[in-house]
Amino acid sequence: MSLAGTASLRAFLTGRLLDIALEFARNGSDPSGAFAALAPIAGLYFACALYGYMANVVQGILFALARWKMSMSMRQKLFKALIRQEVGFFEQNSSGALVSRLTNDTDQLQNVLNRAPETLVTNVMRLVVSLVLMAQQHVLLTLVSVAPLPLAFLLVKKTGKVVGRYGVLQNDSLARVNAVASEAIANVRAVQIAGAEKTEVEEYCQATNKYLKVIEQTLFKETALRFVSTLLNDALSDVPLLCLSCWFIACGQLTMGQFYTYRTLLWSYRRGFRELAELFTGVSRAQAVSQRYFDLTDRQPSVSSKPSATRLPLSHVRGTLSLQGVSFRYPDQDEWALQDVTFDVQPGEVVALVGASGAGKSSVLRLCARLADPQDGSIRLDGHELRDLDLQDFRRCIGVVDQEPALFDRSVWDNVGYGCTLSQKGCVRDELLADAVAAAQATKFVEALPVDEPLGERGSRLSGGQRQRLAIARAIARGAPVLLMDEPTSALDGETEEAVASTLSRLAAQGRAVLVAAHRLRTVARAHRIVMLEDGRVVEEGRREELLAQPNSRYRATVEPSMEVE
Ligand SMILES: Nc1ncnc2c1ncn2[C@@H]1O[C@H](COP(=O)(O)OP(=O)(O)OP(=O)(O)O)[C@@H](O)[C@H]1O
Repeated sequence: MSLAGTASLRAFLTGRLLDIALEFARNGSDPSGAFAALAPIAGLYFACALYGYMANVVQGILFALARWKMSMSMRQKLFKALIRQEVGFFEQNSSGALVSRLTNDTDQLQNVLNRAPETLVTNVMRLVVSLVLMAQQHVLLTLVSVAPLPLAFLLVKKTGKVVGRYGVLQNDSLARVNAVASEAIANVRAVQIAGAEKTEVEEYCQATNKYLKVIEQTLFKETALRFVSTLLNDALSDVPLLCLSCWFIACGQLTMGQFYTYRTLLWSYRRGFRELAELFTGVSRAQAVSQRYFDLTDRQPSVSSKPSATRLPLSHVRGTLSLQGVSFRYPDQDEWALQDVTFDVQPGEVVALVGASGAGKSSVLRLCARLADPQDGSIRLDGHELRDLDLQDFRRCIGVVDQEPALFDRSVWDNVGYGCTLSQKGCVRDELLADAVAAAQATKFVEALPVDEPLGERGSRLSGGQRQRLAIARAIARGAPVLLMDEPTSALDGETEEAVASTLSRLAAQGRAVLVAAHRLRTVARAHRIVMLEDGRVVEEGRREELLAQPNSRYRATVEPSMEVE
């Protein structure tokens, strides 16, 4: 505010200086007297200028800091909202597009929002002060200057709408560009093996060209509208203003000093209007873009804890997992992935889920880990409906090994201890992690790895079997009463598989409930019970010997012959 005030004051002082100088010239007075009259005004001008420069520097630093703080806080808020979303959300939104929202959208928002208060205050002040001082110099000239304002304002509004609409299109196109790049980079092996580099480059170029096209369209439309608005407000009113000013000077109604002051104020008024117009279009764009940002930050995950959720301390959990009439359909799918599934897993028991590919084994495990909720039926842990339990508490009760072992680009021990609930510190914790690694048959290769060296993105520096064993070690290290495993031994050799399967039996003997989806006979043969799924339904259940002994056993006829024995 003070910056805008001093700028207008400087225009006013310049006018005064000119008027005094011209008066001395006209009267032919002693120039040394002119110096005495001009000096105090020039001094005041100097003070204003000095203050203006200093205030500018301080304002620059403060707003730059605020901009970065705002940007980081918006990113943190969005990331916090994203990471809570249910797994299904990430299957419908590509990671590249989400990262684009996290970086690009927030940057755009903070750019506008950060400048908004400064631009608004400075320019409203500039506009008001300039108009008042202009009116003080000459009312009629001021009225002519502001005559095109209503029309110019309508054009600015229209520009805002257009820029807002195209802003969303631009960001969506950029999200697509990032999605294409991140998918190709994440699958670079498959791309190279398939020799599809050219296809991927074409896809990327197509996406970037589309983005460029949207930017071009925005630029053309925005510039055209801005041009008309500036033409109306500045250029068209300038000719009558100049003629009128000369006329008033000739009539003696306007001094040269007043004319100079008026022109400087007019320039300041126009600058104020222009910057407010730019701010308005920027805010319109931010408003449109922010819709996406707030859609994400406000989104409630479909899987979350109820406000009245039951707390479940780990020490109170036995680990009985039971499914009762569970039916589940993936979002946007017509077919049911699971129908009326009923079985349970008791503490001390290994239950093997078997069935053909696509039968629904992973879907059962997904529901048991509460990564999604079933549409029908109930899943209970120790008699508590999963939906009623505090989600964090429940997740502490389960150790999960996924079909694709999820490792991080961190050290091997950080990976094993990831999300670990071990309360012990130091040596005891290290010992427990080492035990888990040994139980997963991973000691030999883990000891050969450099202790602090990261394992590469998603553990890319390890073999498939090594990744799988680290994932098993992590699940064991959690010390959870329920273990959910999706083909945990699929990448292991026969001997290691046998050892891991016997580890699972030992863990069960210690009182854990183990539910394991398996295609391998060694793993299935060691299970206490087998649940066979076909097209999302449980078709057979029992001990392996019982199933094999049954006449017309679906298990004996279809599953066992197709099982891999290494
Ligand atoms: N994320 C998903 N979105 C939509 N449908 C899915 C999704 N995951 C699985 N399905 C569908 O659900 C059904 C059951 O799949 P599921 O992955 O549970 O089978 P599975 O028995 O684990 O198979 P596999 O042995 O090949 O891993 C399949 O028809 C599959 O196409």
